Amino acid sequence: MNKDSSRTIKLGRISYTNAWPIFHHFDPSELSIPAELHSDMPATLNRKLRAGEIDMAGISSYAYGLSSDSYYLLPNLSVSSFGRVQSILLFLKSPLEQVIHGKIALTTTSATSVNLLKIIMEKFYGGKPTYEDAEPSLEKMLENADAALLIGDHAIRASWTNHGYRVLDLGEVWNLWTGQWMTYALWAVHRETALRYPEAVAGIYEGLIESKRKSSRDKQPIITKALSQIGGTSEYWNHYFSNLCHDFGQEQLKGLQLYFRYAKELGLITGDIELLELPILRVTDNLPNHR
Ligand SMILES: C=C(O[C@@H]1C=C(C(=O)O)C=C[C@H]1O)C(=O)O
Repeated sequence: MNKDSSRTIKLGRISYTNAWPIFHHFDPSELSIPAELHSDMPATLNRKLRAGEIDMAGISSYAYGLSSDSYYLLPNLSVSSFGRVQSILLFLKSPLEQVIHGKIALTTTSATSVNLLKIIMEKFYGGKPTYEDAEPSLEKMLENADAALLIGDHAIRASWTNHGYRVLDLGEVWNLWTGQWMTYALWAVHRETALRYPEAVAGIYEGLIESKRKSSRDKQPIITKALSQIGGTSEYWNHYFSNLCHDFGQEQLKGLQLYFRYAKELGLITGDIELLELPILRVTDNLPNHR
């Protein structure tokens, strides 16, 4: 190990429930290396990772695409869905025909879904709405917009209110139009951190994979936590966590590549996007083997 191998590694944790399976059983104090968790909304983690304020994080897949030459991908970790996701929702105050040429309020917490919405509106529906960023509060957003995009727990809580609006699930719309998976989040590490502190990064990665494995074997702990912190019913959370996929294999990659292709065609992202995996790990069946 090199001599400053004890530097604390800062790991960004997506605070929405959709990422809980990857973090719930992850306890940095159990690692042999110093690591600390920084919980935030995806858009904040995107920015902090980009700025080097944290070393590794779950971030928006769109943000990964923007900076892919600075990051390595932590293999087989994502937040993805094949169809309905239940927490990436467009609430329509006006009819869809009006929304596609109207004004849409966009949550400031997202990057992937904001651009997914633009692909859906402009490429699939042939519209050209105007967009404005807004804090994630449904009623405020709809005061002067035709529709509002919410993600994560903000979307879930809003979907439970008696709002009366028509709702589009963007995971479902994407899947209907493309037949593909959609990947909303990926796990990234700064290349510099990975090359300088390979053992620390590998230790954290193993911890995340182990948490994912435990959560998929038994969903009850995260369901219980969601019930007490957010509300809802066991059935709701069981369905929610069963619908989400936290792996990242060939099928999810194919869907994400199509998303990046459409984003490029619309000028939402430029340059080559390379999803280069963490080099010190050879992942077979999810198990990291140190070379
Ligand atoms: C499934 C979701 O995925 C999230 C959506 C993100 C985005 O839109 O940028 C980022 C991280 C994901 O955890 C959700 O928020 O509901």
